[in-house]
Amino acid sequence: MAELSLVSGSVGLITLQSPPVNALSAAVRRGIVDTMQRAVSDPKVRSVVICGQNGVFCGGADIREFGSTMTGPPLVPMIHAIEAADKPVVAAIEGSALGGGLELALGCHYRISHAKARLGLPEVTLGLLPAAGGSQRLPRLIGVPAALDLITTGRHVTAAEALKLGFVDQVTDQNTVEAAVQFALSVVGQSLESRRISSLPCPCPVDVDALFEGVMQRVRQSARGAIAPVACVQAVRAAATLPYAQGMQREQELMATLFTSGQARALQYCFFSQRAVSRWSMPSGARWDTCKPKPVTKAAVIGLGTMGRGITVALAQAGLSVVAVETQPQQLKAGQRAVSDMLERAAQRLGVPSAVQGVRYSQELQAVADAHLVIEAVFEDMALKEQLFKQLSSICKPDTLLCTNTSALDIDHLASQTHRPQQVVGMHFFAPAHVMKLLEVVYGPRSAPQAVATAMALGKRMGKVSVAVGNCRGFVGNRMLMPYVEEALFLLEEGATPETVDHALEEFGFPMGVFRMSDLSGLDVGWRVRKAAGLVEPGKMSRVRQGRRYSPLGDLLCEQGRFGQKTGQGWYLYETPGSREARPDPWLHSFLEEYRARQGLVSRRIDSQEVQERCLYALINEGFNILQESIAAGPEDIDMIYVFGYGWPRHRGGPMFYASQVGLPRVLQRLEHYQQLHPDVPHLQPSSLLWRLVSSGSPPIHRWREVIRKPHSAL
Ligand SMILES: CCCCCCCC/C=C\C=C\CC(=O)SCCNC(=O)CCNC(=O)[C@H](O)C(C)(C)COP(=O)(O)OP(=O)(O)OC[C@H]1O[C@@H](n2cnc3c(N)ncnc32)[C@H](O)[C@@H]1OP(=O)(O)O
Repeated sequence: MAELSLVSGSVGLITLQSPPVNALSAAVRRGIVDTMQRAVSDPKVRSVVICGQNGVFCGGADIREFGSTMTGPPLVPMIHAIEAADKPVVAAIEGSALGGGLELALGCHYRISHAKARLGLPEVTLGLLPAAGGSQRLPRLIGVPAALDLITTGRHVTAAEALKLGFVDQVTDQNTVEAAVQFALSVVGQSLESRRISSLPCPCPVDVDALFEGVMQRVRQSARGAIAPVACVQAVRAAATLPYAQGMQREQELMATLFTSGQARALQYCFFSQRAVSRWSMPSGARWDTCKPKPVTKAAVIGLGTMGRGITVALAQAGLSVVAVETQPQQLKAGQRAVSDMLERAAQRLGVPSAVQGVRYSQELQAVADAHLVIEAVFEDMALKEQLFKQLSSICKPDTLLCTNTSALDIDHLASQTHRPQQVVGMHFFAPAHVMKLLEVVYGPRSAPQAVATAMALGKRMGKVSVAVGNCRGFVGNRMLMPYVEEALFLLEEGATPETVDHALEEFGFPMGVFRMSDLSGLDVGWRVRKAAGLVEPGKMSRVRQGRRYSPLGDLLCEQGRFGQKTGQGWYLYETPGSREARPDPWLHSFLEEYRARQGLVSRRIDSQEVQERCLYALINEGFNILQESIAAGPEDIDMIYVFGYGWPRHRGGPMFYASQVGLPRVLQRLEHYQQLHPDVPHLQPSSLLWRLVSSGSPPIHRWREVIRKPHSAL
């Protein structure tokens, strides 16, 4: 898995060979140890170049090995042996040098990088730290502040930035291996003392304590309970304050804690799940690998409200030619200005040409006639959308894909308004659509697999994590959100305040609790949906609607014009309409007390555990129903929707992974407990899939699909 050849008469070329990213598996590590020993002892070899096959240097340690007992030579002594070699060793970096891959390069005496390569220490994103000496070598080479930035964020940098920071010696846009070989020939015989990074002192900032205290405070705040960023700071501190050998010892101790933590398991599950969801399947048996997407170069967006603007930007930035249609002249003008501004700003930030020229604007629906794909983003009103789909069906070419950005309306019903129901899918973006990574691609019973493949491919082109899901009310994300929000409202009725509920959810790791989130997105949004569902009875306080428990609290606030941040009042109070800082609202507290008194409800103290269990287990329970109904193909799909679209803390792996970590019997038992206390709440009734999983011995999450597919009679 690593090959040694002699090139240019005296350079030993070691090539890592482990597709697709030359990860440092046991076999690769064995290969490196073996080829290095041979190169060092071969008198014909005067210098060494290490490169990776197929244009990738190395994607780091083999993450798949982390779940099992590690075998093969360990990384740390392997890298020490490279650094200690008495012949110059040059890393030839193409494609990626990430994690252990960059640590390997830091053990080499020189680093030559291709201009297009990306380098970084992303271990923190996997719940780890750079524990093959990376946390000790990088600060010695580029200084503490820059190393802290790279190690605690895990961000990948370009070769140009790596050169500027000082951890790459030369950048080339020619053949990197040839450049590295020439370089290796030129440094033969030069002293290697100053090239062994571990022997260098760490440039220590003047007030080291103040620096690390400040950084630690910032990191803890943004980590939302994740432990790896904190350990990364501790490891870099060891580099700045201890001799190298002791720093390495600290690095290993910290890694040992992280390595076996549930957070590392969750983050590594997310890494693989993010890639797995692109391998979609439908209940019909259609799959990603048997279905080719249609090429899309011309797209149209209808409606230039907030969503339409973001979608237009995302499409234009992906290189498509876009026509944006808005029938209201004022809205068209405002939309055009907003889209152009967003495109210009992004181009400036990224240093790329602006995509402004790729967008045309029109007031006429006819302008979409030659598009390959149309996405409607008009007001969330079924009658309006029905009318639009009828028109699109006659305006567009027969093979044009017709997509809706609806967040909850019935895709199948919209498809039935057209002469081509097989060409209709949902493309549910999340606001702001050009920023948020998640895209739910929603298929109805009549959607053609090729339509799904095309929407999924387009999502990938826009840089989205696209998840294919079936059609149902709210699809996956919003459907699971309904019981979560309802439980939060019930908790208010029983004695909690918005502050106590939000605090418990933020403590869990959400960036915002349910009530702060509701204030941000606007209480009127849900009110409209509930009105359309016939649930709202103005002025009425009844707590049973359509045969089940209901809380009218949200409706009562909306009736008072309290729509959240935009009106300056919602579940919280804001300084002025539009301002963001939520303050507890004494009016709301007395309103809740009065409400409870009028309903005859006795207020009780509710702790964080109850808030978390009731909100999260209700949401998770709906996830099991979704799996049971094959609306989502597997738990990874649900988890990626929640991580990328709903702020679920990544270090907890997504709701279904979290349930598997808590233990399915425990989740079942707590749901049963709450259901006994609240028998009128259907979403606390444990899902039959949860029962089946528990009675099948609670298999690990990667084996749930076997139980899902098994007929009830086989259990
Ligand atoms: C008791 C304590 C003991 C502790 C002992 C441990 C000591 C360990 C010492 C050091 C540890 C170092 C830690 C690391 O190095 S962790 C790994 C850090 N590296 C990364 O995070 C990079 C991850 N990969 C990527 O970012 C991308 O894959 C990239 C390399 C940029 C290529 O991107 P792209 O071209 O878009 O391709 P894909 O992402 O789709 O990947 C293609 C398939 O390759 C799989 N893959 C990628 N990287 C790895 C890897 N490092 N290990 C295993 N597999 C990897 C990826 O999953 C794709 O396959 P699939 O689609 O089947 O999932």
